[in-house]
Amino acid sequence: MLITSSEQTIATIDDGGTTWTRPQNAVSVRHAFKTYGPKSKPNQVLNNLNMTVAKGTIYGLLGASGCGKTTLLSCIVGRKRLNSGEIFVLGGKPGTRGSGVPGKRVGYMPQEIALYAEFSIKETMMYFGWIFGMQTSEIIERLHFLLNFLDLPSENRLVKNLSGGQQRRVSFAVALMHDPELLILDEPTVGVDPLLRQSIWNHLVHITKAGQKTVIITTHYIEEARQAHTIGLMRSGRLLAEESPQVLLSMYRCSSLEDVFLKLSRKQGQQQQQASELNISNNISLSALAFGNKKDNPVYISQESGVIGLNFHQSKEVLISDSTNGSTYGLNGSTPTLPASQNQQAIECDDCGVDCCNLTSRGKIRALLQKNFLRMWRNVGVMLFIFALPVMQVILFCLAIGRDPTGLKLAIVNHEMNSSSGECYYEKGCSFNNLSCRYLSHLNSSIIQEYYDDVESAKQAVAQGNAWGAMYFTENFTDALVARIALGRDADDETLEQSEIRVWLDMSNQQIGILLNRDLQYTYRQFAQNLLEECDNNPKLGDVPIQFKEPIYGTNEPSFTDFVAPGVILTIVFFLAVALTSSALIIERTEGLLDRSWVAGVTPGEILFSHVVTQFVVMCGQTALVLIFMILVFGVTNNGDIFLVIALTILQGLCGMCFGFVISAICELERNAIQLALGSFYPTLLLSGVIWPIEGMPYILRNIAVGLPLTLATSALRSILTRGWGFMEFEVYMGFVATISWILLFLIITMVSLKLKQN
Ligand SMILES: Nc1ncnc2c1ncn2[C@@H]1O[C@H](COP(=O)(O)OP(=O)(O)OP(=O)(O)O)[C@@H](O)[C@H]1O
Repeated sequence: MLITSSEQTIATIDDGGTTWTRPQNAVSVRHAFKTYGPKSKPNQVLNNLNMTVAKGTIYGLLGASGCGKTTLLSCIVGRKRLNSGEIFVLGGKPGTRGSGVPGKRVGYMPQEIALYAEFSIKETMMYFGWIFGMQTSEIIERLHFLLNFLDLPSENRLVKNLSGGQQRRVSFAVALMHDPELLILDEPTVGVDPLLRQSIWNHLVHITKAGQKTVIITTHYIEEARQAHTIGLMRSGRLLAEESPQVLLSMYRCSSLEDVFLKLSRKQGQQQQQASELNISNNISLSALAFGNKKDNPVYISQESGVIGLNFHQSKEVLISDSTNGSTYGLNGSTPTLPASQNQQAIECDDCGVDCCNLTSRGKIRALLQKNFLRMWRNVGVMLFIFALPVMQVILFCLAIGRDPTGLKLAIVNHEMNSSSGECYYEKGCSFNNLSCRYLSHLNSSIIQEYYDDVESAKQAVAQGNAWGAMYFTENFTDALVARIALGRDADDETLEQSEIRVWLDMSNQQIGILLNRDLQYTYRQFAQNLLEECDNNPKLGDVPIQFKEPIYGTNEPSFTDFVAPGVILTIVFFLAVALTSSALIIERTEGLLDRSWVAGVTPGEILFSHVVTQFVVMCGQTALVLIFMILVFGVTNNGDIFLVIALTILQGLCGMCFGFVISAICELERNAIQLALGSFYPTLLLSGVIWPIEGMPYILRNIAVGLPLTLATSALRSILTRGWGFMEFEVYMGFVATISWILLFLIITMVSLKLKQN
C-alpha cells in the first residue's frame, strides 16, 4: 500500500488484486462559518460547514433556495471571505498570492448571466480569454469548439439579441473558455432545453474522466445531479450528506434524489432536537452503512470502475489537519505530510504553472480597456451624452447667462413736451431746449420708451408689470436744469426739485433693477458731458468726481459671463465625469460582471485603473470641446496660460471621476448612486463660489466652502483667466494642490470600499 497523502497527491491501495485510487482533493472546506448583516442581528448562512471535493469529480451541490450555495461557491472562488474556518482550493487558500484562485485555474459561471449585453459572442470570448491570459489564436480555436458544442448562433450575434437560454450558454462557454482545472457552475442548466442539458452533463462527465478537472455544480433540477460523482445536500448552512448519488438512493431506499433530500431534511429536524442530548451534529455516515463497511473506513475508487462513491464525511474527514503542529496526516493517520503552510507554498508556483505565473496584468488591462471603450462605442446614447452634452451646456450657458437684458419697457411721463403726440424734439449742438428729450436720446437702445400722460398711470403700468420703471420730467425741467448748473450752490430748492429726473423702479428683479439704475445714471453722465462739450465747456464738469482709471485686472465693463465661466467650465467637466463614473462599477457589479472579472483574477486596482484611463481619454475630449467653445467660439476672456487652464480643467475632471468612483463603490444600487450624484451637485454649485463670491457667505459656511473640491480650483481658474496669473501665484497653485489632494482622497476611499466589498 502506497500512501503519500497530501492534498496534492494520490493514494494508491493494492487490495488483493484490485487497485483503488483515492483522488486528491480539489476543494476542502473545514468548519466554515459565514454571516451577513450586522453583528447584532446576523444572518448565519454557513454554519460549521465541511465539504470535500475530490479532484477529477463532479460535485453536485444541492439545496433549497437561500440555503447558502452561492455564498459557499463565492467563498471557494475567493470572492467572499469566511468569518471563520478554512478553505483549500487546488492546494492553496483562495485569494492568497500564487494560488491561482481567483485566477485562471478556476472557471466560474455565476447565477446571473454576467455578460456584456452590447458585445457579440466573439467579443465576449475575446475579452474573457484575454483576461485569462490566452493568446488570440487560442481563443479563436476554443471559441469555434464552444460555439459548436453549445449549439450557439453566429459568433457575431450581440449578446443582447440572444434568447435567455442562449445567453446562459454563452455564460457557460465563458467559464469553459480557458479549460480550467476547477469549474464552478452556479445553476448552468437553468433555461436550457433537456437535450442541451444532457449534452452539458455529458461534457462535464467527459472533462472529469481524465481525473484532472473538477466540477462543482449547483442545480435546481435535483435529478440531473445523478450524473455527479458526489452530491452535497445542503440545508441551513451545512451539508446534510456528502455521498455518491447511488449510495444516497440505496441508503435511503428512495427512487429519486428529491425524496432523499426530503428524508434528510426531516432527519436533520429530528437530529437538531436530539443534538443537545447526544452531542452530535451533522454527522451522517451513509456509505459505511450502504456498503456494510466499517463506519470510519472510506470507500476507495476502483480504477476499473471509474470515479464513483466518495465518502468524505462531514466530521470524519479523510484528511485530518492537526492544528497543534500544523501537520496533515493521511487517512490512516500514519504518514505525515508537509505542514499546511509549507505544502501550500510548495505548490503555489507549481500549480499556477508558467502561463499563470507569467500572467501579467498588462494583458488584463488591455482587455479591460478594450472592453470599456467598446461598451462606450456601442452605446450611442452614452456617446452623445459624453460629447454632445458638454458642448450643449457651454452653448446654453454662453447664450443664456451674462448678457444684458433687452426690450425693457420704461414708462415715461415728460411734461416738457406734448406727450400725446409721442414726439420728443431737441436741437443738437449747444442748445438748451427740451433737455429731457436730449437726455432720453442718450438712453440705451435696448430700453423701450413708452409715454404716459401722468405719473399715476405710469406708476400703474409698473405696478401691473407692463414696465420695469416709471420716469418723470417736470414741465420746467430744461430751465431748472440750466439754472442748477449755472447757479451751482445758489440754486434754490424749487430749482433743484424741478431739475430732478424722478424714477420709480420695479426692483423685484434685482438684475433688471440694478441694470436700469446703472443705465439711467450712466446716460445722465453721457448727456451732461456731451452738452458741456458742445458748449465748449470741460465735459468733466458734467461727470461725478470719481475717475475710474484703466482697471488693473479686467475691464471697466466687467461681464458676468467672465465671472461665472471658470466655475461653469469646471462644474461641467467635474459633474460629467461624476455622471459617467458614478454608476460604472455598480452596473458591472449588479450584473455579476464584476464578480466574474474578480474570479478571473482581475484585481480591484486593475478594474479601477482601466476605468480611470478610459474616462481620462473621454475627459480630455470633453475638456477640449468645453474650452474651444468657451474661449474660441464665445470669446470668454483668457489672459493666462492656456496650458495651465487645460491642466487644471483636466485635473478637475479627474477629481470628478474619482468622486464618481467613490459613489460607485459605496452605493449598492444604481438609483442610490444617481441620488447621491445629483444630490451633491446643487450644494457644490452653490458653495463653491461658482455663481456668487464665497466672500458673501457667513463665516462658518465660507470655511466649509473652501474645503470643497471645486472652490479653490474655481478661484484659481478665475485668476488664470481674468488676471492672467501663473502657477507660482498662491491662489493658483492652491487650486492645483486642493484638486490633487481630493483626487488622492477619493481614490483611497474607492480602493478601501472595493476591498471591503470583496469580503
Ligand atoms: N450580500 C449579501 N448580503 C446579505 N445577505 C445575503 C447576501 N448574499 C446572500 N445573502 C443571504 O444569504 C442567504 C443565502 O444566499 P445564497 O445566495 O447563498 O443562497 P442560494 O442557496 O445560492 O440560493 P439560490 O438557490 O436561490 O440561489 C440568503 O438568505 C440571502 O438572502
